[in-house]
Amino acid sequence: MSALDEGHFNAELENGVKLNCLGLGIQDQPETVAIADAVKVLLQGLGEDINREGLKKTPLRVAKALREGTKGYKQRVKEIVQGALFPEVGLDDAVGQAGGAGGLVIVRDLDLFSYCESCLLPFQVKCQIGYVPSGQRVVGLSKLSRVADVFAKRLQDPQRLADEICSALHHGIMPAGVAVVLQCLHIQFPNIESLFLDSNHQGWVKAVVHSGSGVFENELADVWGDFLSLLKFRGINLDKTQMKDSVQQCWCPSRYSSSAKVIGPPNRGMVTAVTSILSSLGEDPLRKELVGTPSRFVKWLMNFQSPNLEMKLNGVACGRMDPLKQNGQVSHNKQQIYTELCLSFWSQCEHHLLPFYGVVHIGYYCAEETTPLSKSLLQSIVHFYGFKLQVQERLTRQIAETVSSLLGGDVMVVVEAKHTCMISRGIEKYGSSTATIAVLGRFSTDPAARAMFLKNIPNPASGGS
Ligand SMILES: Nc1nc2c(ncn2[C@@H]2O[C@H](COP(=O)(O)OP(=O)(O)OP(=O)(O)O)[C@@H](O)[C@H]2O)c(=O)[nH]1
Ligand SMILES: [Zn+2]
Repeated sequence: MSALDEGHFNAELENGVKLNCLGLGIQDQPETVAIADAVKVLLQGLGEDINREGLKKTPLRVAKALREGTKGYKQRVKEIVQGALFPEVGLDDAVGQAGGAGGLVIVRDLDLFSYCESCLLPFQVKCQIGYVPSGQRVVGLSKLSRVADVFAKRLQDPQRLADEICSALHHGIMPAGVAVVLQCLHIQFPNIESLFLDSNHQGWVKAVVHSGSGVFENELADVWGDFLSLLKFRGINLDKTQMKDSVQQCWCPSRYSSSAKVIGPPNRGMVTAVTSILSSLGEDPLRKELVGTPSRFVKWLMNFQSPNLEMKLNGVACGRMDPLKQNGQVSHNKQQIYTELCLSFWSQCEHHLLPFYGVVHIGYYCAEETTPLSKSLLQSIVHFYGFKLQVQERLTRQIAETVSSLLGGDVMVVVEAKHTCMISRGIEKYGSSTATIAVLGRFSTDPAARAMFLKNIPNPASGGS
């Protein structure tokens, strides 16, 4: 494992960005102010009004979020581990390994978030760490997680993240060996083109990587077998062949996205702004893995430029008006409730410039003789309002109002979403989701109609994503 040499470890400890000696709060620190200024350039490049109420605080929020998300550059592994190494004896007389002299220890299912160095989006990590103690001492269990987080809170790639966690723990604890397995999930945000061409868009790219030191250095060592068996016991089914196969050369979707063809070359001012953000985070924008990152981030961000989208919506909406079968129809006063459930959407939170995504359910009344709205039209409306800087409540209202303007009145919309800004940072509520409702016309006064529509919404736990 190349990252295992002592020099690398010391560099990680000593070269971190220094804590601000003026004692300024994060939002007043010059790095934060510089990032906020760069974010203003990005918003303006998107054609947004940076003085619009919803966007006024966005530059500072994004700057704080990015700095918090990369605070690992400032943290020192030595300080975390040193105070938490406890003496623990091994076996007295028997032959074998146990306790502080050779008994394998595993901490499973640590949820981490890291920032992808190729595109600057957060990626999700399920982390499994094992080590074999030696020298009659063990480390405090929470420190394994804390050390993993130091390296997750940087701009990363899965394999480097695994290697750095492994290396730092090895040098910090001096055990017989360390094993790290990471299951990583990277959001695959569709560009506008692929959304309309590919209705089966896969929302995630997965990578499983591993790293081993000492007794884990040899992938065929029996101790790997013990480690993987203990993961299987918990329903994590990995074996060595699977681990090898799943390592991807370039896992970040932005590296093979075709959005360049759709959107054209990135705006130079915006690219320069992102380059300056990398420097303010304490990174070297010339590091070879980061060289294309600013352009990739800008290309991705430009998906949310409104005019670009309006063209797309017009094309699709005009081209596909054929009615589709409805998911459900319920008679009501000579009219029917039509429902279109689980239309996928992707959007960008205007508070933190981070994705939120999920499904939209639409219900509406229309007379029996009226042709119901086609699924493709409703999906286009959803994408149209999704591909903007948004908040979920506004998205819900805008979809409801648009459907209502086509049909004249009685519309109900439910949006179910996961907000990256709630999960990957800030309050870090893994697994949380948000539902919003808009009710227009009859739906606002008739609880039975609402109930009828709501009971059709499928439970994501029984098969949805
Ligand atoms: N109502 C609403 N709030 C949102 C949406 N997306 C993000 N937010 C919230 O916007 C708020 C911004 O709050 P601030 O206190 O200004 O920013 P912050 O310090 O980054 O907030 P934290 O996320 O709590 O760390 C947070 O509470 C977010 O959860 C959305 O779609 N709708
Ligand atoms: Zn990426």
